[in-house]
Amino acid sequence: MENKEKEIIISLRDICKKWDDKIALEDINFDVHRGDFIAITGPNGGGKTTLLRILLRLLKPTSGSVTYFRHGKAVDDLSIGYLPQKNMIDSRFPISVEEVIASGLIAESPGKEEMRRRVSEVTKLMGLENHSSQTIGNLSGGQLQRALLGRAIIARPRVLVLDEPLSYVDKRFEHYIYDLVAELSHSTTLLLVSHEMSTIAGMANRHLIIDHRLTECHSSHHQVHYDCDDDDGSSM
Ligand SMILES: Nc1ncnc2c1ncn2[C@@H]1O[C@H](COP(=O)(O)OP(=O)(O)OP(=O)(O)O)[C@@H](O)[C@H]1O
Repeated sequence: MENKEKEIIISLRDICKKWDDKIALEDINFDVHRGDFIAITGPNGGGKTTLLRILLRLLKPTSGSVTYFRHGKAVDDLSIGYLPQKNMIDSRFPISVEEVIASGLIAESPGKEEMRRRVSEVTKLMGLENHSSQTIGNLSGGQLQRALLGRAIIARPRVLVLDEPLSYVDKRFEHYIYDLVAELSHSTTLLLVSHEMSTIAGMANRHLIIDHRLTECHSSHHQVHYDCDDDDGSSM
């Protein structure tokens, strides 16, 4: 996908994040443009999740700024759907698949009927219609991951941030998730972290490597894959 639109919607400037004296991120500068599909990879502990959480304003950087824009003007909020890498939900919590997916609509609070319709639509899209009333403690890791992906997309956010969406997902559903991501990329700005770049790199229009610092690859998709493999063979 070529990046024809150059409208900046998120801007990160001079981001640095330290945990005590340990530098997790240093000198990070980049802009997200509307319509981008940004594939992010890098070695374990390189700072990918930290960067996403800073971009989502869930974590304060030690220094630097994150600015959201709408039609060229700085705004306080942006609708962003987020699939965290490690699910933050305690699986002992007695909440059903439908309730997890519906929780993605909290900010929007549509009417009851509309809520039911959209939850049912996304539950089906995630292949979870036979598990809709099941509590999350009874799901496999892959099923829970799909429920959380449903929660991230149900509000049709302008930006979708997916941190390792294929974690726990079994082979049977991998291609299903790839197809869904490809479909979403036509209507949503996407940032996707993955260690498995072979398929994702071909779908994305931008490729970042995060290893405490940020490197944007401008080489071919194959080259990106090669470079990333070289970066840390153990993790990719
Ligand atoms: N809450 C925290 N407190 C202290 N150090 C942290 C915290 N969160 C992350 N770190 C450290 O920051 C660095 C970057 O971690 P981060 O999870 O962002 O890397 P990552 O690239 O997402 O790794 P992975 O590929 O393994 O998921 C690591 O050294 C990690 O130990």
